[in-house]
Amino acid sequence: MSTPNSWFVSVSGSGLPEVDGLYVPSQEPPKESESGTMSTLGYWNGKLAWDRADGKSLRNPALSYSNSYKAWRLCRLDGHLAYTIENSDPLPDTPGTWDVYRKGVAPAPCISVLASDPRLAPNVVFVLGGPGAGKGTMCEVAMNQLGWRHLSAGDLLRAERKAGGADAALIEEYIEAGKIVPVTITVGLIKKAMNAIIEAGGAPNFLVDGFPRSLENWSGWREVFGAAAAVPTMLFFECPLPVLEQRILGRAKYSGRSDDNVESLRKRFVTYKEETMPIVDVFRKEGKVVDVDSSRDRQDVWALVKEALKPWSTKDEPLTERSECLLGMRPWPKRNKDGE
Ligand SMILES: Nc1ncnc2c1ncn2[C@@H]1O[C@H](COP(=O)(O)OP(=O)(O)OP(=O)(O)O)[C@@H](O)[C@H]1O
Ligand SMILES: O=c1ccn([C@@H]2O[C@H](COP(=O)(O)O)[C@@H](O)[C@H]2O)c(=O)[nH]1
Repeated sequence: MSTPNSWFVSVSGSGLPEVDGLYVPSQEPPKESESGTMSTLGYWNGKLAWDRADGKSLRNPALSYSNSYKAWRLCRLDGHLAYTIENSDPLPDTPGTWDVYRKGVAPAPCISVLASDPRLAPNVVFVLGGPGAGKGTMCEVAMNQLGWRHLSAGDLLRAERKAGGADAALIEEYIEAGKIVPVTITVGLIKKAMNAIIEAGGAPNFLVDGFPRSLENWSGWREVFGAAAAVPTMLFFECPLPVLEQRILGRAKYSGRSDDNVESLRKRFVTYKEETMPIVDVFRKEGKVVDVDSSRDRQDVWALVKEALKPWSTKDEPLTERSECLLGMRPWPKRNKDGE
């Protein structure tokens, strides 16, 4: 028997007991019934349902507020009350927006249907090390193989710069100089990316790569994520400067990164020694650092990383082709003339 899906429903806002159900329209075009009524296919509280165009569909009340339990309760179509909806159907392929049906006219509460329990704090492992130490490579393999989500602070900043918003010029200036971007920008981007993943029902295990880069970064993180939250584990990739230099020059051939050159690397390395090492020491004093000798061969480094992440990893899949390429076990496929 397949494991039932568990959905977690978060309810906030007002309009309480009038709500009587959740409906998510399917991507299918509307269909005509035998009697000629046009209906839209969708999911009613997780079950396949029809939403009649004439609005005459009859539905059982499905969401109610329990005064005795002081909590929202979901009623499945079979009438059972439950905090989570369970069924063995695949989840609707339109996660996110659910229409809220209600009998009254009070404003509807905001409803999110999630695949993981939103009350669980995200489990974060920070990944730090010098520029080119191999953090991004190993985080991507961990994402492919072990079910982790990878958030690279540098990638988020580069994406924000590319999007051309209000902070784009400032981000460019800092990256160019190998300096650390003001933490409010970086931590805001990390939080936003994390929330988007959690809201889409993603696993709560996050590798935060290239952050915190300074003591100021760390206090900025605690301001946003709460000073009382558990101090995350840190994987620290140790690698000597000559090896970093070789790797960055190798990556410069394909990365298109404006800071992949010897001059920028040296600036980044100074920032790393002066500003990042002190934060590594703070974590070390807390007994939170796992050292990874990343000057070693990729497969050896992967074995160390995999072992370090084992206590929280949710899966352990055979290596994908992409992971084998990342680990240097097979050549990258040749690109065609369109760059694919
Ligand atoms: N163990 C390794 N041995 C040899 N080359 C490696 C190893 N790990 C990664 N590389 C290569 O070194 C380069 C830099 O790796 P990667 O991009 O993962 O570093 P990074 O730590 O994320 O860098 P940055 O902080 O600058 O973003 C890449 O070309 C990658 O393929
Ligand atoms: O938390 C962060 C992460 C990155 N930066 C800036 O981006 C570049 C590149 O970062 P990579 O981790 O090498 O991708 C870095 O030199 C900083 O200028 C940052 O400010 N804060």
